Amino acid sequence: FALLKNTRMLKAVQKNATKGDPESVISAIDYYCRHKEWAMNVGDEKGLILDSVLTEVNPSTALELGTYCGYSTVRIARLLSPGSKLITVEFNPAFAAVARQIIAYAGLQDKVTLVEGPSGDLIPKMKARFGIKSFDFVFLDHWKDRYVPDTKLLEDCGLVSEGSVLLADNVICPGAPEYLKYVRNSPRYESRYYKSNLEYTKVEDGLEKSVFLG
Ligand SMILES: Nc1ncnc2c1ncn2CCCCCNC(=O)c1cc(-c2ccc(F)cc2)cc(O)c1O
Ligand SMILES: [Mg+2]
Repeated sequence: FALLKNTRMLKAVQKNATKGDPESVISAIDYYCRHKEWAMNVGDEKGLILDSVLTEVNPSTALELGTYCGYSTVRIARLLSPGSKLITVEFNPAFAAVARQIIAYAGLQDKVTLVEGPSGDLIPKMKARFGIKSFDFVFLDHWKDRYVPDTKLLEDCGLVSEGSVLLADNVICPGAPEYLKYVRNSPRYESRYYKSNLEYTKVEDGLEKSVFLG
């Protein structure tokens, strides 16, 4: 039963990881999901691509759509420079509750703001509520049919500016075909596909990195 799986994952982190050590939290989740119960974290293989793009961008303000258990939240927050902030948006309160505990266990709660609710409602409130000028980096990992509407919403709300980087998970599996068409055909994006595998499997998946040209 999915929600109980997330509490089992949290227990595995509390048992096998060291409090305040993000690397051990990441390894504990990867071990659990590879050997015990598969879960839809971005995972260790695509996680290395996420790490490399993040290090290149070095964002001061980052947004994650779809927190789930906080695995990618921890991967992103651990690489942020001092004073940088990550806002992560989760729709499902039970997922959010587990994610808060995993983020806190990694000792990254001061860099992360977890907001609960549908991305479509929360994105228009970002400027007013968090004083965000624009996001340097956005990780899209929520409902795949929300990637296009939410990207358009970010543009319309002035939350992306020249040089902002969007990184989308699962563009092959489960797939986000409309999103790929949108960013690859738009003159406002420079897009590139990073071929990889669906987390903890040999199935093809990949990440699409799209730089907003303004
Ligand atoms: N703030 C918000 N607003 C709207 N929706 C929101 C939200 N916050 C959350 N959600 C709701 C997203 C629920 C999770 C989305 N992710 C996925 O659905 C997902 C599925 C797979 C998968 C692949 C092969 C399979 F056989 C089965 C599953 C892999 C992945 O890496 C995935 O990210
Ligand atoms: Mg994903």
